[in-house]
Amino acid sequence: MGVEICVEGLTKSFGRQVIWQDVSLTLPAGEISVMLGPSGTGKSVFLKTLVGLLKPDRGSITIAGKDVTRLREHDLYEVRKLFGVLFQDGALFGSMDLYDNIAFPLREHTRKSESEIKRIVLEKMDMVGLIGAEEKLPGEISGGMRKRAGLARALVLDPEIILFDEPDSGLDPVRVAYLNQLIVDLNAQIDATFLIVTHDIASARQVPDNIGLLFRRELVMFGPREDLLTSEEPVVRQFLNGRMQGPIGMAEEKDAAQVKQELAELHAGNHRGPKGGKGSGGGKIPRLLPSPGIARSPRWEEIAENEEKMQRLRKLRVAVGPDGGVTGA
Ligand SMILES: Nc1ncnc2c1ncn2[C@@H]1O[C@H](COP(=O)(O)OP(=O)(O)OP(=O)(O)O)[C@@H](O)[C@H]1O
Repeated sequence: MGVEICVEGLTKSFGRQVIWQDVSLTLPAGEISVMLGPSGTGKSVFLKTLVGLLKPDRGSITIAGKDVTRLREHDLYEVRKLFGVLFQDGALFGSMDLYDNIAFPLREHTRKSESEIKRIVLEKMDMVGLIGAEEKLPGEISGGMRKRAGLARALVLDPEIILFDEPDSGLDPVRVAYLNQLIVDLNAQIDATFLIVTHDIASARQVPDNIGLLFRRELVMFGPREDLLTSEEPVVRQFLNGRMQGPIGMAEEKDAAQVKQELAELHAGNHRGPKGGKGSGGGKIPRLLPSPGIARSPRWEEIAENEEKMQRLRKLRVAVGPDGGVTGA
């Protein structure tokens, strides 16, 4: 079972540039959380701060009873062992084949025998669907395979927490769908705490238990997926609907009067944005469940039961129709 991460009052700046301030949230143990936010809002900085690669100005990050922000290098090293990180490009060594790339953390951080290493590497390669690609070099495989190899490498030390830095970047929608399914399947199997930084709204709608949104140096919201997907908060609605109208602009900042006018237009149904109109219906998006055949923890059993109930309700609503009249059938 993964561990909880409790962040309180976290602030980070570089020189005079405040990246975000007073961020407080709890990533529940074993759950999947997604952090959204426009480019440059400091999502990657947030991940690096969690693993202790960057020091915040203020605040605390409590993991397994220890405040990461106050640890000395040796203790930090111990806490980092709890983490697996999937970097954007997989961060593989170009000159090593996939087997050696994935074995690297085991050879570097443990005293396991080569036969034990082989067992673990092949097990993780199997989990991410890469069996048979052991001898491939990173340059010889697709972006999606590189991500999966990076994921296998993040798994070899059996982490309690996995951080995903834009796992979908550079992948086509079909590969993103496969990767999302893999993330859900892995969570069902290993029950670690997952934090995914992404821009991909479709993934954010289907995959996590919780969603957070960083904007203008603040954590605008963090909470259960349904709460964010049905939120009326203008920044959250704009981001989740991929609209131009709203507080988020090209250069992030918009004139308050313009935002007010755009939101008024939107409420009046006069929407010019690229996706969707009034009301996203986001709360009704079904949640991605583990693939058939993947053993489900009690947590996932409960999620699946709730999803089935929701689906029955949705079908009922479609059959009855919005005005109460029975349709179809
Ligand atoms: N080591 C650093 N020194 C100084 N500034 C930095 C450093 N790392 C990041 N920044 C700045 O912090 C800000 C946030 O960067 P970050 O990469 O975390 O954003 P992001 O939300 O992950 O963006 P994207 O979605 O485009 O990847 C940027 O302005 C960046 O230039």
